[in-house]
Amino acid sequence: MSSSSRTSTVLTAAAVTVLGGLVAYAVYFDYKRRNDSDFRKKLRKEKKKVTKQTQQAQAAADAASEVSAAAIKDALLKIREEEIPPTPDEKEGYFMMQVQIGDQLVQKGPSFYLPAACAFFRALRVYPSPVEFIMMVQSTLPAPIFKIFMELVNTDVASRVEGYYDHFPPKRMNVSIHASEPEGDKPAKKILIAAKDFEAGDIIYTESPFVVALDADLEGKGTHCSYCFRRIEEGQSFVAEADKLGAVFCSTDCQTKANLDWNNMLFGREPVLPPELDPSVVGNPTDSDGREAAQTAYVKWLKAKARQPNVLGARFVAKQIAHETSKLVKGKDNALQAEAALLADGGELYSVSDHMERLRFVEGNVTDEEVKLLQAVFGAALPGLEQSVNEERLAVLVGKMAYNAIGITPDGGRDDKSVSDARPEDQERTRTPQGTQRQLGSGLYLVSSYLAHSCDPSTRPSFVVGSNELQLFATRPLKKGEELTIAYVDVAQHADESAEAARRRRRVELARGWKFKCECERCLAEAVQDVEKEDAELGVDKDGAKVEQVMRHEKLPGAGMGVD
Ligand SMILES: C[S@@+](CC[C@H](N)C(=O)[O-])C[C@H]1O[C@@H](n2cnc3c(N)ncnc32)[C@H](O)[C@@H]1O
Repeated sequence: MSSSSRTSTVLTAAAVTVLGGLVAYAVYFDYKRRNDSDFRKKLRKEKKKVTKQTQQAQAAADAASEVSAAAIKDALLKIREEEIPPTPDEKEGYFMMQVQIGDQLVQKGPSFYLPAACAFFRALRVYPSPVEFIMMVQSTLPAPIFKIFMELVNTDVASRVEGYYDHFPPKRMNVSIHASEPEGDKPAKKILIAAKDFEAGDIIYTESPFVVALDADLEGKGTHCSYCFRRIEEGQSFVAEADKLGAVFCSTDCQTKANLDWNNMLFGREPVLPPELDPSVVGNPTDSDGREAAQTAYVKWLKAKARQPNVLGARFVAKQIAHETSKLVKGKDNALQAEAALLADGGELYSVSDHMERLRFVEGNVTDEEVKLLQAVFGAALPGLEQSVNEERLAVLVGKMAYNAIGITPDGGRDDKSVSDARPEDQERTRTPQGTQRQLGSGLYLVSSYLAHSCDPSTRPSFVVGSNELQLFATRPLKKGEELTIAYVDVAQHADESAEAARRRRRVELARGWKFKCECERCLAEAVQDVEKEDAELGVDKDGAKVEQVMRHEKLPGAGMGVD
């Protein structure tokens, strides 16, 4: 790899990792930069000073000493143990201080290059536009110090990428993820395995959904809670007048949680930043008329054209922003921070985007119209947030929802849905052994997304009655290390079909819905007379799912928001 392409990989990878959790902070920072002239002046002064001092140091820099990989790792471990200042104001002060310290150390000669690079790395950790900061120090720091700085960034990114599956899923869930090596152009395959022995009928884990959506015909109908899917008795519902989608909740608790997660951002009028933050930021953006107009237009589109993955995708972005925003206020009873801590052991290292970017997907169905309407909703809630979505990112996100969402069927699900006469490949589907027809809605379960399909599955998902919490049951005794599978489709042989017809039905459904040819043991064991004919019927010859490169190249929100 050439050094310039390596640098750009590093730049974007750093951006992914660092920025993953910083959209909200970036927006806040940008606000400050635009509205506070003192702050702008301070940043400009710092930039000039760094330029001048580092030019002087340039000559001495050429004789820099090499820093070993072990020293870089050591320094990184120490920095990681340091707490990141929680509030935006404290972050800003910390950033200024680290840049100043770095400046001074640069002057002291080669033996201070590592500490100088560390100071700039500390500054990067709290800067909302990492790409921009890296470019700024690239043009101002002497080359040897920039090299050490980039080694810190690189080592940080690599260890986060490699260490992810040591922390996720959390140990309490009794499962772990095994990633095979990539083969040729095939990405690494990841499977979920048992972390201990189980008896048939044991509950392996329970998992709450990250986002959910009721089926379109139930949303706003008043029969089920839009958040937990519980059946609502007449007269027991809670609704918000402002909400154009008309979500109905079974309790104020569910309403509060939904508002916190996504509902206020997408369909409400309350400020989206916590009141503890700068009051001018909190007060300003709640442009009620602007929000109402943007939400009305978006809801009109949702009702006419949206499919469930689009709804899940929008809710996901809103919740991701809520997660990031919640990090800005520490030390209070914070449900989103608690959820982040539950998602991965040592959770503070990883953000919602870390969990998301490793999931498989097929391209989502997204139009320019949808992107613009959604951008308007986010932008009206807080100017700057419109950058949270663009067509490419939304298409991947919606594709991930379509590919990974699990059909939610509390109590066996519903039986009142009209039968779709669309072609199998055009029908909306989620992964559920009961059949999409029976689901009340669907949800994204971050751990269960890793469950592969088998026509003779080792586990089965079930839902606590009156809730969308997923319980994964062992269907047979399982040994530690054994793969956990579920049935994505109805794998039973119906009374009116032959074994061969049942095999064809489920394999066609998998091929058309999930773009892969099933390689489970039952399929391999069942002899087929004419393999070529079956292949032609399936219409896929290789797995059509994609996985993002975790170190990927892309322009991220916040990249244009730094120092003037
Ligand atoms: C939702 S993902 C499950 C996690 C996935 N194994 C991974 O590597 O990220 C579904 C994908 O897993 C693979 N898969 C799952 N079950 C399979 C099966 N029975 N036969 C072949 N591939 C399967 C296919 O690549 C499919 O696109």
